[in-house]
Amino acid sequence: MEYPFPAQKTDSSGNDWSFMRLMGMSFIASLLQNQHLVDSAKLLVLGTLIETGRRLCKWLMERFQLQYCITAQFDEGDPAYEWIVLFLTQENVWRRSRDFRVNAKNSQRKWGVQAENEIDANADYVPTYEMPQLFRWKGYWVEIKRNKDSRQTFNFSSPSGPKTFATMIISIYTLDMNVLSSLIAEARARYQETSRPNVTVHIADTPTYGPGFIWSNVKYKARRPLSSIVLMEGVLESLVEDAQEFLNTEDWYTEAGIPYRRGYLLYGPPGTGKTSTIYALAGELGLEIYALPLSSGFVDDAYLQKAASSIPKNAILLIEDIDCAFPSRDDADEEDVTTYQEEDYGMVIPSPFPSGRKSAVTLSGLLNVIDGIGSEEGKLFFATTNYVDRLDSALLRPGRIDKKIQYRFATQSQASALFKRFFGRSTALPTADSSDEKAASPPSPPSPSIDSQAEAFASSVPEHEFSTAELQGFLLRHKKDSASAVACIGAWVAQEFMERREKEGRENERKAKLREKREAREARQMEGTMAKFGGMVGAMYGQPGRSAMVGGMVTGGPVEAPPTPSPAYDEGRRVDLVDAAIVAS
Ligand SMILES: Nc1ncnc2c1ncn2[C@@H]1O[C@H](COP(=O)(O)OP(=O)(O)OP(=O)(O)O)[C@@H](O)[C@H]1O
Repeated sequence: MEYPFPAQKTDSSGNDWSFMRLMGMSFIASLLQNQHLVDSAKLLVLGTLIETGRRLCKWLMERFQLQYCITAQFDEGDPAYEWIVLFLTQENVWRRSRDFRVNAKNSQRKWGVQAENEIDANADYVPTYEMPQLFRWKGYWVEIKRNKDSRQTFNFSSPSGPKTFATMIISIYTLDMNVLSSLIAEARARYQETSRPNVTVHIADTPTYGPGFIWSNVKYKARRPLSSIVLMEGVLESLVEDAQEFLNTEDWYTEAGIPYRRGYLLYGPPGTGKTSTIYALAGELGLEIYALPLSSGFVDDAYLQKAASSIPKNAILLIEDIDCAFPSRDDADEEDVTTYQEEDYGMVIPSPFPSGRKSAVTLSGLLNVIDGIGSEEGKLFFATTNYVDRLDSALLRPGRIDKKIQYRFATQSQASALFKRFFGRSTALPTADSSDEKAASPPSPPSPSIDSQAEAFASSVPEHEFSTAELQGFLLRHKKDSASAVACIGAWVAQEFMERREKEGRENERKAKLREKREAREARQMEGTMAKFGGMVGAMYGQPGRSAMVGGMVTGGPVEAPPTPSPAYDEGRRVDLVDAAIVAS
């Protein structure tokens, strides 16, 4: 008899393989009959094929990019990032962008784009370039992509937590490196051209633990004409000439083997125009300013070094109030070099910085950045101070500071020039009386010329007593009426002198109180020391607790530890220059 199935074949272990094969095939056959399962399997295969294809394309694209394109990366916080953002804005790459960041317009402009019919001129629209964009530039295909989350930096001083660090990546489909460098050169040139009406000021930002971000705080200030700075005759001209000459003589410096850098120190009382001069000079020469606030706590030697080395060539490195960085080494023995500040109410507040400094930067760190091994060439270094005598002589030597310019309180000729700057311009401010009233009133007698008013004004301003800023403040109050400025200046000067005398009286009182406190503290210290010494002598003679005669003084009893010595704060150093001038006069 024939069986419908093949004869059973069993192995040595007794397994019936033909039966099992038969069962498996029938199982597969039943699976194939299940339509759902077949569709799912098809989908699975299709999905796998698509994903493999996508990965293959990506891989091929990457190979292609590596082989046939040049990629450049721009980190936020680096000046070049700004050039590229502006370049993309001008190339209208943003037109295909669907992602914008909207800021209220302010001096921290980040090259926002302008819609054709802009409805709100108070807002800035900055494309984020989150999606890759492709555009053509001079016949080359350029791809632009912005990575936001790839690297996050953490800022310990910011309560808002981690900061997102953006990177712009540009890929140009060419193998010619010159194309990339000409794109960057053009981006920089356009940036300089666009920012010409403004002075670009980069302010060092709070440190973050990660790359970039040092110069991400950028401000654009309206360019100030040199003529608006009122200084002694020839001072400004010589400064501009010197800086201009420096910028034009790089080759000469290189040939002569002299480090190509130049340092300027502007010193003098507050409000006499030091900062304004630097801004006006930067505007005149088309230079950008990189300002490092030494007293801001987060700037230490390492940060200073990193910040200074990321400044491009032909820019101004500005350090304002440089005296706060360190006490003069020349004064190191003086009493006022202290780690403490004593307030009126007797509390002793430890200074966060050692040796009475108001900054974490050390003198050697600063010198290293100016002309040491870590210094960069091709920069104009500007420093300002109100206290030139506090500066260390090492800082002032030629090569570090090549030109010093002293600012003084205003002379009468400066007061006169300032007056003319206020009232001698063509765009006069509307006066208090309305135009209707003016038309109705009889014609007023011809007013004296601005020149003669300026003379009258200046003759009432005593020489070297007021800062230009103080005079400017007075003139601002009378900006609509030159005659009233002339009429009121005498009374204002008298009032200012009276206030100064009162302030001087209060200051003297404060100093006397501090002196008293210091003397009392010193006396307590002395007593404590003597008591300790007396106790030791008593113990030596085996009479603990008993009085001992030491140096003609009876001492004894429980020995008090002397109070923690807190070096006295020399309040004389705190007298500002305005007061110093009054004392001198
Ligand atoms: N010589 C000047 N010419 C024109 N304006 C001046 C002059 N000096 C001061 N001012 C005006 O006074 C204000 C303060 O000036 P500025 O900040 O330049 O003074 P500064 O000497 O740098 O003061 P500080 O030492 O306190 O930083 C500005 O508004 C500026 O316009």
